[in-house]
Amino acid sequence: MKTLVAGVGYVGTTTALLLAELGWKVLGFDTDNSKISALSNGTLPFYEPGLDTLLRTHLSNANICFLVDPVQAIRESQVVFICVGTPSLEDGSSDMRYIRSVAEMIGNHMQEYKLIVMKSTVPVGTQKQVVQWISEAQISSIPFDVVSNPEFLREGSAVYDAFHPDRIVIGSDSDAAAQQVKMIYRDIDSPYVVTKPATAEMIKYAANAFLAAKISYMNELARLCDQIDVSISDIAVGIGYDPRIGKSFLQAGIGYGGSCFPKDVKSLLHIAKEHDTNLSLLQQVVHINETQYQYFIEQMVRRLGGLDGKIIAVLGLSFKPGTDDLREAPSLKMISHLLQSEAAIQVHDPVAALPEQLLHKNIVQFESIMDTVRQADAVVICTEWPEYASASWSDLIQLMRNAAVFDGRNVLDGEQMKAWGYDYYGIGNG
Ligand SMILES: NC(=O)c1ccc[n+]([C@@H]2O[C@H](COP(=O)([O-])OP(=O)(O)OC[C@H]3O[C@@H](n4cnc5c(N)ncnc54)[C@H](O)[C@@H]3O)[C@@H](O)[C@H]2O)c1
Ligand SMILES: O=c1ccn([C@@H]2O[C@H](COP(=O)(O)OP(=O)(O)O[C@H]3O[C@H](CO)[C@@H](O)[C@H](O)[C@H]3O)[C@@H](O)[C@H]2O)c(=O)[nH]1
Repeated sequence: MKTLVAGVGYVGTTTALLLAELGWKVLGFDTDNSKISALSNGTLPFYEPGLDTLLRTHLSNANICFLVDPVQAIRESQVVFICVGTPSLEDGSSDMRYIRSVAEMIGNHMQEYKLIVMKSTVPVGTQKQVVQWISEAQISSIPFDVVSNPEFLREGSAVYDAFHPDRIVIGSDSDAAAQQVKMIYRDIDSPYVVTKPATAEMIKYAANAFLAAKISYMNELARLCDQIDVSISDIAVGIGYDPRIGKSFLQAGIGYGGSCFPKDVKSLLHIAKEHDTNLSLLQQVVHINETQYQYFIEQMVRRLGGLDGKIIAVLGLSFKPGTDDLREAPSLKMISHLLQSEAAIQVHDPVAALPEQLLHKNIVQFESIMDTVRQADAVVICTEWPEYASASWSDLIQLMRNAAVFDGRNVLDGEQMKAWGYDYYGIGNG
Protein backbone atom coordinates (compact mmCIF):
# COMPACT_ATOMS: atom_id res chain seq x y z
CA MET A 1 0.00 0.00 0.00
CA LYS A 2 1.36 3.41 -0.94
CA THR A 3 0.81 6.37 1.35
CA LEU A 4 1.11 10.01 0.34
CA VAL A 5 2.10 12.75 2.74
CA ALA A 6 0.93 16.15 1.49
CA GLY A 7 3.00 18.95 3.05
CA VAL A 8 6.49 17.88 4.11
CA GLY A 9 7.32 20.42 6.82
CA TYR A 10 8.04 19.38 10.43
CA VAL A 11 4.99 17.17 10.87
CA GLY A 12 4.84 15.88 7.29
CA THR A 13 8.50 14.84 7.12
CA THR A 14 8.28 13.13 10.51
CA THR A 15 5.04 11.39 9.52
CA ALA A 16 6.51 10.28 6.19
CA LEU A 17 9.56 8.77 7.89
CA LEU A 18 7.46 7.12 10.60
CA LEU A 19 5.34 5.49 7.89
CA ALA A 20 8.49 4.35 6.07
CA GLU A 21 9.84 2.86 9.32
CA LEU A 22 6.52 1.06 9.77
CA GLY A 23 7.08 -0.61 6.42
CA TRP A 24 4.87 1.47 4.10
CA LYS A 25 5.95 2.87 0.76
CA VAL A 26 5.76 6.63 1.09
CA LEU A 27 5.46 9.51 -1.35
CA GLY A 28 6.05 13.05 -0.11
CA PHE A 29 4.53 16.01 -1.90
CA ASP A 30 4.92 19.73 -1.22
CA THR A 31 4.18 22.90 -3.16
CA ASP A 32 7.58 24.24 -2.05
CA ASN A 33 9.93 22.80 -4.68
CA SER A 34 13.03 23.77 -2.71
CA LYS A 35 11.88 21.48 0.14
CA ILE A 36 11.29 18.61 -2.29
CA SER A 37 14.74 18.93 -3.83
CA ALA A 38 16.46 19.23 -0.41
CA LEU A 39 14.62 16.17 0.93
CA SER A 40 15.28 14.20 -2.27
CA ASN A 41 18.99 14.91 -1.75
CA GLY A 42 18.89 13.68 1.84
CA THR A 43 18.98 17.14 3.42
CA LEU A 44 16.43 18.29 5.98
CA PRO A 45 15.26 21.87 5.35
CA PHE A 46 15.09 22.39 9.13
CA TYR A 47 16.92 21.14 12.23
CA GLU A 48 15.40 18.11 13.97
CA PRO A 49 17.68 15.65 15.77
CA GLY A 50 17.61 12.10 14.37
CA LEU A 51 15.31 12.83 11.45
CA ASP A 52 18.14 13.29 8.91
CA THR A 53 19.49 9.78 9.58
CA LEU A 54 16.05 8.27 9.02
CA LEU A 55 15.66 10.31 5.83
CA ARG A 56 18.91 9.04 4.33
CA THR A 57 18.17 5.44 5.36
CA HIS A 58 14.77 5.40 3.68
CA LEU A 59 15.94 7.26 0.58
CA SER A 60 18.64 4.64 0.05
CA ASN A 61 16.16 1.79 0.67
CA ALA A 62 13.80 3.45 -1.82
CA ASN A 63 10.99 3.33 0.76
CA ILE A 64 10.36 7.03 0.31
CA CYS A 65 10.43 9.44 -2.59
CA PHE A 66 9.52 13.09 -2.95
CA LEU A 67 7.46 14.42 -5.85
CA VAL A 68 6.50 17.78 -7.29
CA ASP A 69 3.72 16.40 -9.49
CA PRO A 70 0.40 16.38 -7.58
CA VAL A 71 -1.36 14.26 -10.19
CA GLN A 72 1.16 11.42 -9.88
CA ALA A 73 1.21 11.82 -6.08
CA ILE A 74 -2.58 11.41 -5.76
CA ARG A 75 -3.02 8.72 -8.38
CA GLU A 76 -0.26 6.46 -7.03
CA SER A 77 -1.40 6.48 -3.38
CA GLN A 78 -4.23 4.78 -1.51
CA VAL A 79 -3.94 6.81 1.71
CA VAL A 80 -3.26 10.56 1.89
CA PHE A 81 -1.95 12.19 5.08
CA ILE A 82 -2.64 15.95 5.12
CA CYS A 83 0.14 17.75 7.01
CA VAL A 84 0.01 21.29 5.58
CA GLY A 85 0.23 24.40 7.75
CA THR A 86 -2.73 26.15 9.40
CA PRO A 87 -1.20 29.49 10.43
CA SER A 88 -3.02 32.24 12.31
CA LEU A 89 -4.83 35.01 10.50
CA GLU A 90 -4.99 38.54 11.93
CA ASP A 91 -8.22 37.81 13.86
CA GLY A 92 -6.78 34.65 15.49
CA SER A 93 -8.66 32.25 13.21
CA SER A 94 -6.79 29.54 11.29
CA ASP A 95 -5.86 30.18 7.68
CA MET A 96 -7.53 27.25 5.89
CA ARG A 97 -6.30 28.01 2.39
CA TYR A 98 -3.64 25.24 2.38
CA ILE A 99 -6.06 22.60 3.67
CA ARG A 100 -8.61 23.65 1.07
CA SER A 101 -6.06 23.54 -1.72
CA VAL A 102 -4.97 19.98 -0.80
CA ALA A 103 -8.61 18.86 -0.49
CA GLU A 104 -9.38 20.24 -3.95
CA MET A 105 -6.25 18.65 -5.37
CA ILE A 106 -7.32 15.26 -4.00
CA GLY A 107 -10.88 15.65 -5.31
CA ASN A 108 -9.63 16.74 -8.70
CA HIS A 109 -7.17 13.94 -9.34
CA MET A 110 -8.53 10.89 -7.51
CA GLN A 111 -9.70 8.02 -9.70
CA GLU A 112 -10.44 5.41 -7.02
CA TYR A 113 -11.28 5.20 -3.29
CA LYS A 114 -8.94 7.19 -0.98
CA LEU A 115 -8.55 7.24 2.76
CA ILE A 116 -7.64 10.79 3.80
CA VAL A 117 -6.01 11.29 7.19
CA MET A 118 -5.94 14.80 8.60
CA LYS A 119 -2.87 15.39 10.79
CA SER A 120 -2.82 19.20 10.63
CA THR A 121 -4.30 21.04 13.61
CA VAL A 122 -7.64 22.33 12.37
CA PRO A 123 -10.75 24.08 13.73
CA VAL A 124 -13.61 21.93 14.92
CA GLY A 125 -15.80 21.06 11.94
CA THR A 126 -12.94 20.92 9.42
CA GLN A 127 -13.34 17.20 8.69
CA LYS A 128 -16.89 17.91 7.45
CA GLN A 129 -15.66 20.89 5.47
CA VAL A 130 -12.89 18.83 3.84
CA VAL A 131 -15.45 16.16 2.82
CA GLN A 132 -17.41 18.92 1.11
CA TRP A 133 -14.36 20.48 -0.61
CA ILE A 134 -13.27 17.08 -1.97
CA SER A 135 -16.79 16.20 -3.17
CA GLU A 136 -17.18 19.56 -4.92
CA ALA A 137 -13.81 19.15 -6.67
CA GLN A 138 -14.57 15.65 -7.95
CA ILE A 139 -15.25 15.28 -11.64
CA SER A 140 -17.37 12.18 -11.00
CA SER A 141 -18.47 10.75 -7.67
CA ILE A 142 -15.81 8.42 -6.18
CA PRO A 143 -16.03 7.21 -2.56
CA PHE A 144 -13.55 8.38 0.08
CA ASP A 145 -13.27 8.80 3.86
CA VAL A 146 -11.75 11.67 5.82
CA VAL A 147 -10.44 10.80 9.27
CA SER A 148 -9.15 13.24 11.86
CA ASN A 149 -5.86 12.06 13.40
CA PRO A 150 -4.26 15.02 15.21
CA GLU A 151 -0.52 15.07 15.79
CA PHE A 152 0.97 15.61 19.27
CA LEU A 153 4.72 15.57 18.55
CA ARG A 154 7.03 18.23 19.95
CA GLU A 155 9.75 19.87 17.92
CA GLY A 156 13.21 18.86 19.12
CA SER A 157 11.92 15.38 20.04
CA ALA A 158 9.78 14.71 16.98
CA VAL A 159 11.30 11.29 16.24
CA TYR A 160 10.87 9.97 19.78
CA ASP A 161 7.35 11.40 20.05
CA ALA A 162 6.24 9.96 16.71
CA PHE A 163 7.38 6.47 17.69
CA HIS A 164 6.18 6.66 21.31
CA PRO A 165 2.93 8.63 21.26
CA ASP A 166 1.04 9.04 24.55
CA ARG A 167 -2.09 8.26 22.59
CA ILE A 168 -3.33 8.00 19.01
CA VAL A 169 -6.57 9.89 18.50
CA ILE A 170 -8.76 8.85 15.58
CA GLY A 171 -11.93 10.77 14.76
CA SER A 172 -14.04 9.06 12.14
CA ASP A 173 -17.64 8.71 10.97
CA SER A 174 -16.76 5.29 9.57
CA ASP A 175 -15.67 2.31 11.70
CA ALA A 176 -13.94 0.74 8.71
CA ALA A 177 -11.88 3.87 8.05
CA ALA A 178 -10.92 4.12 11.76
CA GLN A 179 -9.82 0.46 11.67
CA GLN A 180 -7.73 1.12 8.58
CA VAL A 181 -5.88 3.98 10.32
CA LYS A 182 -5.30 1.71 13.33
CA MET A 183 -3.93 -0.91 10.98
CA ILE A 184 -1.43 1.60 9.52
CA TYR A 185 -0.08 2.25 13.03
CA ARG A 186 -0.38 -1.38 14.20
CA ASP A 187 3.30 -1.71 15.19
CA ILE A 188 3.15 1.30 17.50
CA ASP A 189 2.42 0.53 21.12
CA SER A 190 -0.06 3.22 22.17
CA PRO A 191 -3.52 3.66 23.63
CA TYR A 192 -6.15 4.59 21.04
CA VAL A 193 -8.95 7.09 21.43
CA VAL A 194 -11.48 6.43 18.69
CA THR A 195 -14.17 9.06 18.56
CA LYS A 196 -16.15 11.49 16.38
CA PRO A 197 -14.15 13.77 14.06
CA ALA A 198 -15.20 16.97 15.87
CA THR A 199 -14.14 15.48 19.22
CA ALA A 200 -10.74 14.51 17.81
CA GLU A 201 -10.27 18.04 16.46
CA MET A 202 -11.24 19.53 19.83
CA ILE A 203 -8.95 17.14 21.78
CA LYS A 204 -5.96 18.65 19.98
CA TYR A 205 -6.90 22.24 20.91
CA ALA A 206 -7.85 21.26 24.46
CA ALA A 207 -4.45 19.60 24.99
CA ASN A 208 -2.40 22.54 23.71
CA ALA A 209 -4.53 25.12 25.52
CA PHE A 210 -4.24 23.18 28.78
CA LEU A 211 -0.44 23.04 28.51
CA ALA A 212 -0.28 26.74 27.62
CA ALA A 213 -2.48 27.48 30.65
CA LYS A 214 -0.11 25.55 32.92
CA ILE A 215 2.79 27.68 31.69
CA SER A 216 0.93 31.00 32.05
CA TYR A 217 -0.20 29.99 35.53
CA MET A 218 3.41 29.48 36.59
CA ASN A 219 4.52 32.66 34.81
CA GLU A 220 1.94 34.75 36.64
CA LEU A 221 2.85 33.16 39.99
CA ALA A 222 6.52 33.93 39.16
CA ARG A 223 5.68 37.63 39.25
CA LEU A 224 4.31 37.24 42.78
CA CYS A 225 7.26 35.06 43.84
CA ASP A 226 9.60 37.92 42.90
CA GLN A 227 7.79 40.14 45.43
CA ILE A 228 7.69 37.70 48.34
CA ASP A 229 11.20 36.24 48.18
CA VAL A 230 10.02 32.78 47.20
CA SER A 231 11.45 30.74 44.33
CA ILE A 232 9.01 29.68 41.58
CA SER A 233 11.40 26.81 40.77
CA ASP A 234 10.97 25.48 44.33
CA ILE A 235 7.20 25.85 43.98
CA ALA A 236 7.31 23.79 40.76
CA VAL A 237 9.15 20.99 42.59
CA GLY A 238 6.81 21.15 45.57
CA ILE A 239 3.59 20.98 43.59
CA GLY A 240 4.91 18.67 40.87
CA TYR A 241 5.06 15.66 43.21
CA ASP A 242 1.26 15.68 43.27
CA PRO A 243 0.36 13.31 40.41
CA ARG A 244 -2.82 15.30 39.84
CA ILE A 245 -0.60 18.26 38.91
CA GLY A 246 2.41 16.47 37.41
CA LYS A 247 6.00 17.66 37.13
CA SER A 248 5.99 18.80 33.51
CA PHE A 249 5.18 22.20 32.02
CA LEU A 250 5.73 24.02 35.30
CA GLN A 251 8.84 25.85 34.11
CA ALA A 252 8.37 29.61 34.50
CA GLY A 253 10.13 31.74 31.90
CA ILE A 254 9.70 34.49 29.35
CA GLY A 255 6.64 32.81 27.84
CA TYR A 256 5.69 30.03 25.48
CA GLY A 257 6.43 30.38 21.76
CA GLY A 258 6.57 28.13 18.73
CA SER A 259 4.36 27.32 15.82
CA CYS A 260 1.60 25.74 17.93
CA PHE A 261 0.66 27.10 21.36
CA PRO A 262 0.29 30.78 20.36
CA LYS A 263 -1.74 30.03 17.23
CA ASP A 264 -3.78 27.14 18.63
CA VAL A 265 -4.91 28.99 21.77
CA LYS A 266 -5.93 31.95 19.61
CA SER A 267 -7.73 29.67 17.17
CA LEU A 268 -9.66 28.04 20.04
CA LEU A 269 -10.63 31.50 21.32
CA HIS A 270 -11.84 32.35 17.84
CA ILE A 271 -13.93 29.17 17.65
CA ALA A 272 -15.46 30.05 21.05
CA LYS A 273 -16.26 33.57 19.85
CA GLU A 274 -18.00 32.18 16.78
CA HIS A 275 -20.17 30.15 19.16
CA ASP A 276 -20.86 33.10 21.52
CA THR A 277 -18.87 31.48 24.30
CA ASN A 278 -16.47 33.43 26.47
CA LEU A 279 -13.29 31.49 27.33
CA SER A 280 -12.05 34.07 29.84
CA LEU A 281 -9.41 31.78 31.36
CA LEU A 282 -7.74 31.28 27.98
CA GLN A 283 -7.93 35.00 27.24
CA GLN A 284 -5.84 35.53 30.37
CA VAL A 285 -3.46 32.74 29.33
CA VAL A 286 -2.74 34.70 26.13
CA HIS A 287 -2.50 38.03 27.95
CA ILE A 288 -0.03 36.69 30.53
CA ASN A 289 2.06 35.15 27.76
CA GLU A 290 2.11 38.33 25.70
CA THR A 291 3.20 40.47 28.67
CA GLN A 292 5.69 38.07 30.24
CA TYR A 293 8.70 39.21 28.22
CA GLN A 294 7.81 42.86 29.02
CA TYR A 295 7.73 42.00 32.72
CA PHE A 296 11.19 40.47 32.32
CA ILE A 297 12.50 43.56 30.52
CA GLU A 298 11.13 45.77 33.35
CA GLN A 299 13.30 43.79 35.77
CA MET A 300 16.30 44.39 33.52
CA VAL A 301 15.65 48.11 33.25
CA ARG A 302 15.24 48.42 37.02
CA ARG A 303 18.49 46.57 37.78
CA LEU A 304 20.60 48.07 34.96
CA GLY A 305 19.21 51.61 35.34
CA GLY A 306 18.09 51.70 31.67
CA LEU A 307 19.12 49.97 28.46
CA ASP A 308 20.23 52.90 26.32
CA GLY A 309 23.82 52.33 25.11
CA LYS A 310 24.18 49.05 26.98
CA ILE A 311 25.66 45.95 25.32
CA ILE A 312 23.31 43.04 25.90
CA ALA A 313 24.38 39.45 25.17
CA VAL A 314 21.34 37.36 24.21
CA LEU A 315 21.81 33.59 24.57
CA GLY A 316 19.26 31.62 22.55
CA LEU A 317 17.06 32.51 19.59
CA SER A 318 14.93 29.42 18.92
CA PHE A 319 11.58 29.14 20.74
CA LYS A 320 12.90 26.10 22.63
CA PRO A 321 16.04 23.94 22.60
CA GLY A 322 16.50 21.20 20.00
CA THR A 323 15.13 23.20 17.08
CA ASP A 324 16.06 26.11 14.81
CA ASP A 325 12.41 27.16 14.62
CA LEU A 326 11.94 30.87 15.31
CA ARG A 327 8.17 30.99 14.91
CA GLU A 328 6.77 33.12 17.77
CA ALA A 329 10.08 32.84 19.63
CA PRO A 330 10.03 35.11 22.72
CA SER A 331 13.70 35.99 21.97
CA LEU A 332 12.62 37.90 18.85
CA LYS A 333 10.18 40.11 20.78
CA MET A 334 12.84 40.65 23.40
CA ILE A 335 15.47 41.64 20.82
CA SER A 336 13.10 44.04 19.00
CA HIS A 337 12.37 45.76 22.30
CA LEU A 338 16.06 45.99 23.23
CA LEU A 339 16.90 47.48 19.82
CA GLN A 340 14.16 50.08 20.23
CA SER A 341 15.69 50.98 23.58
CA GLU A 342 18.99 51.74 21.79
CA ALA A 343 20.84 48.75 23.26
CA ALA A 344 23.54 47.00 21.22
CA ILE A 345 23.01 43.25 20.95
CA GLN A 346 25.40 40.32 20.70
CA VAL A 347 23.54 37.11 20.11
CA HIS A 348 24.26 33.38 20.14
CA ASP A 349 22.30 30.25 19.25
CA PRO A 350 23.75 26.78 18.63
CA VAL A 351 21.61 26.20 15.51
CA ALA A 352 19.27 29.11 14.72
CA ALA A 353 20.36 32.12 12.70
CA LEU A 354 19.08 35.68 13.10
CA PRO A 355 16.09 36.23 10.83
CA GLU A 356 16.29 38.89 8.14
CA GLN A 357 13.85 41.24 9.88
CA LEU A 358 16.30 41.57 12.79
CA LEU A 359 19.40 42.29 10.75
CA HIS A 360 20.33 45.71 12.10
CA LYS A 361 23.51 47.69 12.61
CA ASN A 362 23.24 47.19 16.37
CA ILE A 363 23.09 43.41 16.35
CA VAL A 364 25.72 40.79 15.66
CA GLN A 365 25.58 37.00 15.93
CA PHE A 366 28.62 35.12 17.30
CA GLU A 367 29.52 31.45 17.09
CA SER A 368 30.84 31.07 20.63
CA ILE A 369 29.36 31.92 24.01
CA MET A 370 32.67 33.55 24.97
CA ASP A 371 32.59 36.01 22.07
CA THR A 372 28.93 36.74 22.73
CA VAL A 373 29.36 37.78 26.36
CA ARG A 374 32.63 39.70 25.80
CA GLN A 375 32.29 43.35 26.94
CA ALA A 376 28.58 42.86 27.68
CA ASP A 377 26.75 44.86 30.35
CA ALA A 378 24.28 42.02 30.80
CA VAL A 379 23.56 38.49 29.60
CA VAL A 380 19.98 37.47 28.85
CA ILE A 381 19.11 33.77 28.53
CA CYS A 382 16.13 33.31 26.19
CA THR A 383 16.36 29.58 25.36
CA GLU A 384 17.28 26.75 27.73
CA TRP A 385 19.92 25.15 25.48
CA PRO A 386 21.99 22.77 27.66
CA GLU A 387 25.21 24.53 26.60
CA TYR A 388 24.12 27.63 28.54
CA ALA A 389 23.62 25.68 31.77
CA SER A 390 27.01 24.00 31.37
CA ALA A 391 29.02 27.07 30.23
CA SER A 392 32.06 28.04 32.37
CA TRP A 393 30.35 30.91 34.11
CA SER A 394 33.16 31.18 36.66
CA ASP A 395 35.48 32.19 33.77
CA LEU A 396 33.01 34.10 31.60
CA ILE A 397 32.66 36.78 34.31
CA GLN A 398 36.18 38.02 33.45
CA LEU A 399 35.06 38.88 29.91
CA MET A 400 32.02 40.97 30.81
CA ARG A 401 31.99 44.73 31.35
CA ASN A 402 29.28 44.34 33.98
CA ALA A 403 28.47 40.94 35.47
CA ALA A 404 24.66 40.96 35.28
CA VAL A 405 22.81 37.82 34.20
CA PHE A 406 19.07 37.74 33.50
CA ASP A 407 17.97 34.15 33.28
CA GLY A 408 14.71 34.03 31.35
CA ARG A 409 14.50 30.22 31.61
CA ASN A 410 15.86 29.60 35.13
CA VAL A 411 18.57 27.29 33.83
CA LEU A 412 21.41 28.46 36.09
CA ASP A 413 22.06 27.89 39.79
CA GLY A 414 21.34 31.37 41.19
CA GLU A 415 23.21 30.91 44.48
CA GLN A 416 26.33 29.67 42.67
CA MET A 417 26.15 32.55 40.17
CA LYS A 418 25.93 35.06 43.03
CA ALA A 419 28.85 33.35 44.79
CA TRP A 420 30.93 33.86 41.61
CA GLY A 421 30.13 37.57 41.78
CA TYR A 422 27.25 37.91 39.32
CA ASP A 423 24.26 40.14 39.82
CA TYR A 424 21.91 37.27 38.96
CA TYR A 425 18.16 37.43 38.33
CA GLY A 426 16.15 34.30 37.46
CA ILE A 427 12.53 34.97 36.57
CA GLY A 428 10.36 34.31 39.64
CA ASN A 429 13.52 33.68 41.65
CA GLY A 430 14.36 37.33 42.24
N1 LIG B 1 5.36 21.74 14.19
C1 LIG B 1 4.88 20.97 15.13
O1 LIG B 1 5.56 20.63 16.09
C2 LIG B 1 3.45 20.46 15.06
C3 LIG B 1 3.04 19.46 15.93
C4 LIG B 1 1.72 19.00 15.86
C5 LIG B 1 0.85 19.53 14.94
N2 LIG B 1 1.27 20.51 14.11
C6 LIG B 1 0.32 20.99 13.09
O2 LIG B 1 0.67 20.36 11.86
C7 LIG B 1 0.47 21.23 10.75
C8 LIG B 1 1.77 21.41 9.99
O3 LIG B 1 2.71 22.03 10.85
P1 LIG B 1 4.26 22.14 10.46
O4 LIG B 1 4.94 22.76 11.62
O5 LIG B 1 4.72 20.84 9.93
O6 LIG B 1 4.17 23.20 9.26
P2 LIG B 1 5.29 23.57 8.18
O7 LIG B 1 5.05 24.99 7.83
O8 LIG B 1 6.63 23.16 8.66
O9 LIG B 1 4.93 22.63 6.94
C9 LIG B 1 3.79 22.76 6.16
C10 LIG B 1 4.16 22.40 4.73
O10 LIG B 1 2.98 22.36 3.93
C11 LIG B 1 3.35 22.79 2.62
N3 LIG B 1 2.15 23.10 1.82
C12 LIG B 1 1.36 24.21 1.84
N4 LIG B 1 0.34 24.06 0.96
C13 LIG B 1 0.48 22.84 0.39
C14 LIG B 1 -0.27 22.11 -0.58
N5 LIG B 1 -1.36 22.64 -1.11
N6 LIG B 1 0.16 20.89 -0.92
C15 LIG B 1 1.29 20.36 -0.37
N7 LIG B 1 2.03 21.00 0.54
C16 LIG B 1 1.63 22.24 0.92
C17 LIG B 1 4.27 23.94 2.88
O11 LIG B 1 5.06 24.28 1.76
C18 LIG B 1 5.10 23.40 4.06
O12 LIG B 1 6.26 22.73 3.62
C19 LIG B 1 -0.09 22.52 11.36
O13 LIG B 1 -1.49 22.46 11.34
C20 LIG B 1 0.40 22.47 12.79
O14 LIG B 1 -0.43 23.20 13.68
C21 LIG B 1 2.55 20.98 14.13
O1 LIG C 1 7.36 24.27 31.43
C1 LIG C 1 7.42 24.78 30.31
C2 LIG C 1 7.31 24.03 29.10
C3 LIG C 1 7.38 24.70 27.87
N1 LIG C 1 7.55 26.05 27.83
C4 LIG C 1 7.58 26.75 26.52
O2 LIG C 1 6.45 26.35 25.76
C5 LIG C 1 6.74 26.39 24.37
C6 LIG C 1 6.30 25.10 23.69
O3 LIG C 1 7.10 24.04 24.13
P1 LIG C 1 6.82 22.52 23.72
O4 LIG C 1 5.42 22.18 24.05
O5 LIG C 1 7.87 21.68 24.31
O6 LIG C 1 7.08 22.59 22.15
P2 LIG C 1 6.23 22.38 20.81
O7 LIG C 1 7.14 21.71 19.87
O8 LIG C 1 5.61 23.69 20.43
O9 LIG C 1 5.07 21.32 21.16
C7 LIG C 1 3.73 21.70 21.52
O10 LIG C 1 2.96 21.99 20.38
C8 LIG C 1 2.88 20.90 19.43
C9 LIG C 1 2.10 21.42 18.23
O11 LIG C 1 0.74 21.39 18.40
C10 LIG C 1 2.19 19.71 20.09
O12 LIG C 1 2.08 18.65 19.17
C11 LIG C 1 3.00 19.29 21.33
O13 LIG C 1 2.32 18.23 21.99
C12 LIG C 1 3.11 20.50 22.25
O14 LIG C 1 3.92 20.17 23.39
C13 LIG C 1 8.25 26.66 24.28
O15 LIG C 1 8.45 28.03 23.98
C14 LIG C 1 8.79 26.35 25.66
O16 LIG C 1 9.92 27.11 26.00
C15 LIG C 1 7.67 26.80 29.01
O17 LIG C 1 7.79 28.02 28.98
N2 LIG C 1 7.59 26.13 30.21
